[in-house]
Amino acid sequence: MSASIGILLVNLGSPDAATPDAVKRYLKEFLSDKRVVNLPAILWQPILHGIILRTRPAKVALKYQTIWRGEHHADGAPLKRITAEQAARLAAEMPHKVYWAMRYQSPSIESAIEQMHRDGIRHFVLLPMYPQYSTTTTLSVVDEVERSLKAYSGQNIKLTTITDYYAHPSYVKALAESVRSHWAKVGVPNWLAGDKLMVSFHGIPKVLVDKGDPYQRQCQATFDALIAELGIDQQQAHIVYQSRFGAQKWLEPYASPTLKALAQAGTKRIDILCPGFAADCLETLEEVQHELAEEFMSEGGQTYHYIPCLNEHTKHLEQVLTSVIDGVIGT
Ligand SMILES: C=CC1=C(C)c2cc3[nH]c(cc4nc(cc5[nH]c(cc1n2)c(C)c5CCC(=O)O)C(CCC(=O)O)=C4C)c(C)c3C=C
Ligand SMILES: [Fe+2]
Ligand SMILES: [Fe+2]
Repeated sequence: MSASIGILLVNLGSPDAATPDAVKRYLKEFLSDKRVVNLPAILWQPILHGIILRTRPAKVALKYQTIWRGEHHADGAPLKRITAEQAARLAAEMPHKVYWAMRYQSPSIESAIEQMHRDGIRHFVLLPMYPQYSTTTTLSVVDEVERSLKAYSGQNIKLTTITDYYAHPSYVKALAESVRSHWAKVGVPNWLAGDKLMVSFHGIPKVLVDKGDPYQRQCQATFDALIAELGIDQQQAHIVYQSRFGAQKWLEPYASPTLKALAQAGTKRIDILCPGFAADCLETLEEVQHELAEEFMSEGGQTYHYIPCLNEHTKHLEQVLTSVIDGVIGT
């Protein structure tokens, strides 16, 4: 039976190149997803096509260029490269075939599912690479997988979805260890002097939480579990939400003003990690590692350490993802 099980890892997706045209295609697909922007089309389409897709692609392409490997290379995006590596390394750890896809652009979920079906997979185990569930990310992936699986209806296909793993002990332990090994290299923060550990998550519009999205509660639970595991207290660490987009109110506290206020109040050193991302990407490598660092320094901060995501690290594959998957297929 186990021969017919296949694991599908899905992350968000990146443009196919770090060029304005490719970024435009990416943003068009991403921001037309009703799970991501849920405004009436008559309101949103003119804003998207008339403003955002005219101005944003050029700016965002420049940002992608700072993190891209090889100028026009399709595998230049860190998010895709790391996801491919995660799938390869997970396959070496499990008795099941492992596949990967991106929710937006390529490689598509539809093409991965076609391949899986050709390979004889009849039990699809879906792992959206989002530790915390959100309708904007996880549910959008589930929608797309279900849409693609319709082509095989009547064939006795089974789908098992891992909706979240925000408090899985192996995940919390791996995060804590990534922080501890970082401290072992650069030194423990001087808590008495006001140094802080910042835990930054991608934001979502607040209205979604008001409508029942469990994302904020799950981010808070990850944060609480992490600081408990590290044995530090609420004074030493802060949760923030980054990457606000558009005019709505998003989850607070916002990362940028919080970091600036800390610097102004005398905090000299910040160590920051992004546990909501299973792989480093534009939002972590460009926004958190660089933009936020500059903002903190410009207000008087002196030391800023970015702690990478769990990425393709051995622990992430051998301990976290394997045990999260085993938890649902019961091996
Ligand atoms: C309304 C807009 C957005 C919501 C809601 C949103 C939620 C959300 N996103 C991630 C993870 C990632 N987002 C990334 C990039 C990105 N996100 C948005 C907008 C929303 N995200 C945009 C417009 C972009 C593109 C860049 C830009 O134009 O600023 C990425 C990076 C992709 C990469 O190629 O590296 C990730 C990853 C989560 C986890 C989330 C909600 C929980
Ligand atoms: Fe995003
Ligand atoms: Fe961003």
